[in-house]
Amino acid sequence: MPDIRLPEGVGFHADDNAGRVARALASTVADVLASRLEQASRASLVVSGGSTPLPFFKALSDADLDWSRVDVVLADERWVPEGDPASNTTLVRNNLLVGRAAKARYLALKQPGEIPDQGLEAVRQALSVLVLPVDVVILGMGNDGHTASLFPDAPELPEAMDEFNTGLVAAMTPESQPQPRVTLTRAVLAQARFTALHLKGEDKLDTLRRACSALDDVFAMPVRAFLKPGLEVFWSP
Ligand SMILES: O=C1O[C@H](COP(=O)(O)O)[C@@H](O)[C@H](O)[C@H]1O
Repeated sequence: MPDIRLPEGVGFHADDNAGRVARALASTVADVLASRLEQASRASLVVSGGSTPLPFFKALSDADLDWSRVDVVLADERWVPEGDPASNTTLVRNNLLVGRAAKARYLALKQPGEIPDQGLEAVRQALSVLVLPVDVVILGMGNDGHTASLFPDAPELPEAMDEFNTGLVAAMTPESQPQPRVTLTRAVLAQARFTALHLKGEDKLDTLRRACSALDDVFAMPVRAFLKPGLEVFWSP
């Protein structure tokens, strides 16, 4: 077990094998969604993009669930057309919304418009069917401490991180990133019934240690806002 001191109430699941971690996370998520579907007409699943979730998507797509009652949304998206290598939507369509999970309803964060601000109203429209609080959120993390597209160097960060901001989505233009982005806001992500942080690599573990060392400064490392009781961290080297 790696040496890390997480805040009280945060779970830690570590395994040397990334595939096993992905399958454990997929099995946990499938159980949460199945139990939600026993109580509600629909369940919602927020996933992250990037490279880490690929094996998780593949494992979860095979879960025996009534996927026709599941809404899938990205935590964040790059403002690029579908088919672009940077498109998280393309990643999700090709790896999660396949097999059994092909029946899920996908609510796209990328809508027509040259820049996010031009498409934001259409994004809000697409998300209007989403029941809040969302059921499951799977977050990733960058080594700058960003999660979703809550980047430390985005001028829009204070608004997107405002716990009282009831907006679902925000346009983000981090200086460090080649494309503008849209992200679900902290308020929406933080209210999920179940939240996991999925990480791969020793570098990510070091970043997490740094995040745990000064939990209050959420603007320096936005992932800190989610390091609270109930969070489950899934990590492999
Ligand atoms: O830019 C992004 O990065 C993070 C982490 O990505 P990874 O490639 O290191 O797994 C991801 O969580 C976020 O959704 C994505 O847009």
